[in-house]
Amino acid sequence: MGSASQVFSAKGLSKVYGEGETAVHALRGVDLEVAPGEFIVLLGASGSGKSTLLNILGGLDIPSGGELHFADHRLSGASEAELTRYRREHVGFVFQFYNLIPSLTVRENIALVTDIASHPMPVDEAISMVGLLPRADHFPAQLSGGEQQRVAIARAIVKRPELLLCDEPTGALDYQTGKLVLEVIAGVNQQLGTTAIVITHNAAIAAMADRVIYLGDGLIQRIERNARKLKPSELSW
Ligand SMILES: Nc1ncnc2c1ncn2[C@@H]1O[C@H](COP(=O)(O)OP(=O)(O)OP(=O)(O)O)[C@@H](O)[C@H]1O
Repeated sequence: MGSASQVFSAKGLSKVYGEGETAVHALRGVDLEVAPGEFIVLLGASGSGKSTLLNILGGLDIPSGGELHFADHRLSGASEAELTRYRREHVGFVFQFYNLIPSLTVRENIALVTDIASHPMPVDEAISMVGLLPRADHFPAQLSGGEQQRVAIARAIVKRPELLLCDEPTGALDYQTGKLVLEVIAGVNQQLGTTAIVITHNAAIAAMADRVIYLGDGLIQRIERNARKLKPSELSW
């Protein structure tokens, strides 16, 4: 049984890609509890297992071993159909690249999600949260990279997910634009209470988090709690 007071409860999570001599042990026994509304930053060297962990938490991949619960749902051992439903109802994803549909406007890109969500917010409310209402009728190609990423965030949150999982959300953006995108993510976390887990290579971003998890070699090496969270505008790198 998972503890329903936690968003996630992971015990001994492992992930092996491939088999035999070429097997890659991407996760080697991760124990983790995540509380509702937490803002977590995931740091670690390339290949340390960050994306693997995030993908398993988000139901995009399945662990090879260990136990994982989301609230009181068991995700380890869930079927493909159950994972699809879990992702659809509970998880918003943001990746380094925005994956917007080029032939659809901002509003139409986001409306696609509300068609299949059970309790979405109004499309324009999501667009407004990311500060892009004046651009709602524009196409992705008419927007900057940072604006496209904000559309991707609006698309992720319009279904009111409990979780916002971000893999290198500022990886393709310059300094100022990256900060704006981080501000939007922090705003979602605060205003909607969405639990946020953000992978980054930028250690300065760690100061925004409630907790910082350092992954190394497929294991949690240490976890730090920030006494005071900084606003993205207070960060510098
Ligand atoms: N589909 C896959 N098949 C085989 N090996 C994989 C697969 N996905 C990841 N790996 C391996 O698992 C290990 C962990 O990868 P992962 O992408 O989780 O690391 P990461 O910390 O996110 O790295 P990066 O910062 O470079 O994105 C790496 O050695 C990687 O090569």
